[in-house]
Amino acid sequence: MKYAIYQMNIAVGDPEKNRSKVRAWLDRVAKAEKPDVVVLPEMWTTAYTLPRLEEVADRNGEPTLPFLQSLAKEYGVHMIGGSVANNKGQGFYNTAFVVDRNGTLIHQYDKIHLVPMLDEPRYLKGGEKGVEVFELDGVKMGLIICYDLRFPELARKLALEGVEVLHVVAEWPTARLDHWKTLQVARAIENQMFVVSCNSVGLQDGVEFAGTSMIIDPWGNVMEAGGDDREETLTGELSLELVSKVRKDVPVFDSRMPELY
Ligand SMILES: O=C(O)CCC(=O)C(=O)O
Repeated sequence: MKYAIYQMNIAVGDPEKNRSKVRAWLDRVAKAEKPDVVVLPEMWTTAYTLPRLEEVADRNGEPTLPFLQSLAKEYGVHMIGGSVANNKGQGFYNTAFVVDRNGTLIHQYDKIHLVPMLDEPRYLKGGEKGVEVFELDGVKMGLIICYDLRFPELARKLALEGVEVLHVVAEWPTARLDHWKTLQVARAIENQMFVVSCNSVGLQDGVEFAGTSMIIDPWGNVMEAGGDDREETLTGELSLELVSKVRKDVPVFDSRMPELY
């Protein structure tokens, strides 16, 4: 399963420009790399423009979801479509969409954990539904958003439900780059799953975003890592049989004693 990840420098508060950027990127990458799955970062249509949500957010996934659906069909790729600010009537959510190569919406998720350091709880509502498994080409997968990475319970729940690939879409700041790197590797090792992340880069209102998107295998080896200061595309191929091999070699899931903790 071949991945292409867009470590994007997001144009602040300009959804039209960002949709054009994504279309141009995909046009290039789909032809050059022929990926099965492409991944976009968190809040990629707007970046962190929380005080302007009324003006820049999607409304019930419009217009970004149909945009992703038409791109997926046109280029024949599955899209882990990052997340967008999404006005659902009763409030603004940070919503991720996953669309398969037929253009079908197969999964959506509202970020559960809102970031106090970025004042998110003032502007956004946290998702009320838990994380759920979805499948692409028969592979069980999960998705979490940025700050969710700090809560290992989400990845563990998904692993116990059979997930082999965990996606993390993010706008994680450089100030906590070490946490970003270490926590991703930890989630891969402790759950013996692939972790595929997509972070943004660039500077917004004095906050620098950390890039360092990664593909990590179930042993914890970093197969691919982006730089921390530039827009780039990461590509990599997941050998999914590695998941069962690692789970057999170090049988963590058989050794668990959940009745004791
Ligand atoms: O947890 C962190 O340090 C960063 C989280 C974050 O930036 C986010 O969730 O958007």
